[in-house]
Amino acid sequence: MTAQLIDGNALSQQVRAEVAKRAAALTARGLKPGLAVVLVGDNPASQVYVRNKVKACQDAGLHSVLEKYEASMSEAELLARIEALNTDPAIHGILVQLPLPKHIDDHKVIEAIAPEKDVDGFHVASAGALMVGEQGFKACTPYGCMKMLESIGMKNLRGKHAVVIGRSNIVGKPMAMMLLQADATVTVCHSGTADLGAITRQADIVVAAVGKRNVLTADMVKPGAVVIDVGMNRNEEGKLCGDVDFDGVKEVAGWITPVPGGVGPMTITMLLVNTMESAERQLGQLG
Ligand SMILES: Nc1nc(=O)c2c([nH]1)NC[C@@H]1CN(c3ccc(C(=O)N[C@@H](CCC(=O)O)C(=O)O)cc3)C=[N+]21
Repeated sequence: MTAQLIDGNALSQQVRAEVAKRAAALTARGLKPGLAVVLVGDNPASQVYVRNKVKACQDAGLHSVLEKYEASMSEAELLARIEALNTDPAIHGILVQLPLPKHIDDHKVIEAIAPEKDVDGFHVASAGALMVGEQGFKACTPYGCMKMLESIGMKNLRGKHAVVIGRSNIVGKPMAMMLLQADATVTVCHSGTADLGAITRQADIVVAAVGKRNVLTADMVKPGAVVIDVGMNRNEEGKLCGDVDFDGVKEVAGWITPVPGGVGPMTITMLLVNTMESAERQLGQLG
C-alpha cells in the first residue's frame, strides 16, 4: 500500500470536539443549538442513520428532537410539521430524512424548510447561495469532503485538477462548486462521459460519487492522486463498500478515504457544524 488513509472517524472526532466547545459556549449564553430530524416511514437503513445523527448531537451537547411518523402520513401533514419547526425557537436545523414515501413530493418538502434552518443544504436557496458565494448552508457530504482535503493540507487548490464523477444535486454538483470555490480546475464526469479513465488519469483529486461499485480502478488513477470515495454500496456478502476499487487504487493513489470510516462519518459531522453555525448566526442577529 502506498496511499495514506484519510481517516473520517478520527477527523470527525476532532471536528466534533470543536463543535462541542462552541455548543457549550452558546449554551452558556442561553442558546442551546437544536436539530430536528424528521423521519417518515420505517425504512430500516433510515432508522439506523437517523439514530446515529441524534446520538452525534447528544454527544456534542446539541439539543435534538426526533420526529417519527407513519409511512401513511400525508404530504399536507408533513408540510404542517415543517411549518411548526420553522417557527420553533429551540430548533436551528431541520433535517427531513430522504427518501420519503412515494406519495410525498421530496422537492416540495425540502422547499418548505426555512432556508436559515436548512442544515442539509438541500434547499434551492442553499444551492443558489453556494453558486454565487453568498452565506447559506453547504450540503454536508461535499462539505465533509472539503474538510478531508483541508486536513491533508489541501485547502487552496489553485493549480490542481479536480475530477468529480457524478452530478447529483446533493453531492456531485455542490462538490464541483466547492472545489471551484477553492480555486481548483474542475471537471464533472457522468454516465454520458466518453472516456472516463482518460479524464481521471489527469486528476490530482478524484471524487467518486456515483453509487456503483468499482467505478474507479487503479488504471484510472494518476500516481500520488487524492481519491475521495463518497459511494455507499453493498457487495455480494452484504459488506459496505464504496465506488472505488479500494484494494487496487490504494497501491497507486497518494491519499485515499476508506468506506466505511471515511466520508460517511464526516457527513454527520458537518450536519452538526451547520446546526452550530445556524444557532451562532441567530445569536448574531439577536446582537
Ligand atoms: N436529508 C438527508 N440528509 C442526509 O444526509 C442523508 C439522507 N437524507 N438520507 C440518507 C443519506 C445517507 N447518509 C449517511 C450518512 C452517514 C453515513 C455513515 O456514517 N456511514 C458509516 C457506516 C454506516 C454503516 O456501517 O452502515 C461509514 O461510512 O463509516 C452513512 C450514510 C446521510 N443521508
